[in-house]
Amino acid sequence: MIKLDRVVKEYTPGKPVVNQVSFDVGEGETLVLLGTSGSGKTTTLRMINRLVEPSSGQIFVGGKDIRDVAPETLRRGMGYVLQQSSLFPHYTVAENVAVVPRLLRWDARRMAERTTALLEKLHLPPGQYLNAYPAELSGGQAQRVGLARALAADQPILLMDEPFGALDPITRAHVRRDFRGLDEVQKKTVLLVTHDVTEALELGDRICLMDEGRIAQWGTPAELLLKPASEFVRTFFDGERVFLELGVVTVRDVWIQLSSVSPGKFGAILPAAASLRQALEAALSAGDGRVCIDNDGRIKWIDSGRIMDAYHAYKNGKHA
Ligand SMILES: Nc1ncnc2c1ncn2[C@@H]1O[C@H](COP(=O)(O)OP(=O)(O)OP(=O)(O)O)[C@@H](O)[C@H]1O
Repeated sequence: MIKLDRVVKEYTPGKPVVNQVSFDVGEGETLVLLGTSGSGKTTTLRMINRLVEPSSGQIFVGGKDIRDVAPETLRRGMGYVLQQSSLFPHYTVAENVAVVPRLLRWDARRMAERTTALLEKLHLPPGQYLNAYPAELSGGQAQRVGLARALAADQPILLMDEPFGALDPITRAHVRRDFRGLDEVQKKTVLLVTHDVTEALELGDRICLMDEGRIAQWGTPAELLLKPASEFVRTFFDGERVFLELGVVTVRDVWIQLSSVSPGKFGAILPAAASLRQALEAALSAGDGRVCIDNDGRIKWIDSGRIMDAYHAYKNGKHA
């Protein structure tokens, strides 16, 4: 769907801020551009909608070289969300959400139905918010309206630049959860820029970790965490490594290393596709510290100790 081939951007000749970047993003996939400040993430994203022109290399969207597509046409095929919601202050919420549908000349009824449906999905009761102005919204609400605006015309591609970055951690987690839960996001090809490791692991099907304009590693969250390509990648995730790893290893992954305990009283059941972190949380909140795992009909009761033992055995055996 989106392909970058040896893309370079130099604002000053001889000083590339994006250096030989190549990756592709499949239809319906979410790729997260992760990295420290100044590593070239935003520049990479902005080259995809031609807000910035590459110095060399090629970018393809839907198989077409984007230099052959007028910037306005290209941008109309992509939703775009920025860190600051960048709503138009003199437009109501409804008018802000319908900006692109209006450009696409949707009729009034279709626009109204779409706007109402999106606000409901993003937990902004339309009766209360349709006619509100941006100045009357909290940061979290404004960001939800920004998301609704980017989704309104249902374009197949969504570009997001630190979309949750300006929010406090709790609001951020809520807006992110609601975003993840939207059916229509599952079908879209999403490119998301963040410097937040947890966010990258939670949202990315794949992650492209950037360092000084280059790709340090590109792969699934589990690959980056468990098979880091370099010391830089390994140390990037070090802060909360165990917590993060528990989120990307599933109970099924460690099934053979997992010994069972006697059945608990509370009957909490999780599928084996659950992450070890979910299993730990379920076990710790179960009252007797146990959770039942159903692995396609095979059953094991486990507790937090068994989960951590299996995790260490799995790491030492498979990824040492
Ligand atoms: N218009 C510009 N002119 C000159 N230099 C620029 C311009 N835009 C960005 N840069 C430089 O390019 C480098 C990469 O910036 P970029 O915004 O892509 O990084 P980033 O990884 O997105 O960082 P952040 O998370 O801080 O936004 C930085 O050193 C920045 O100063």
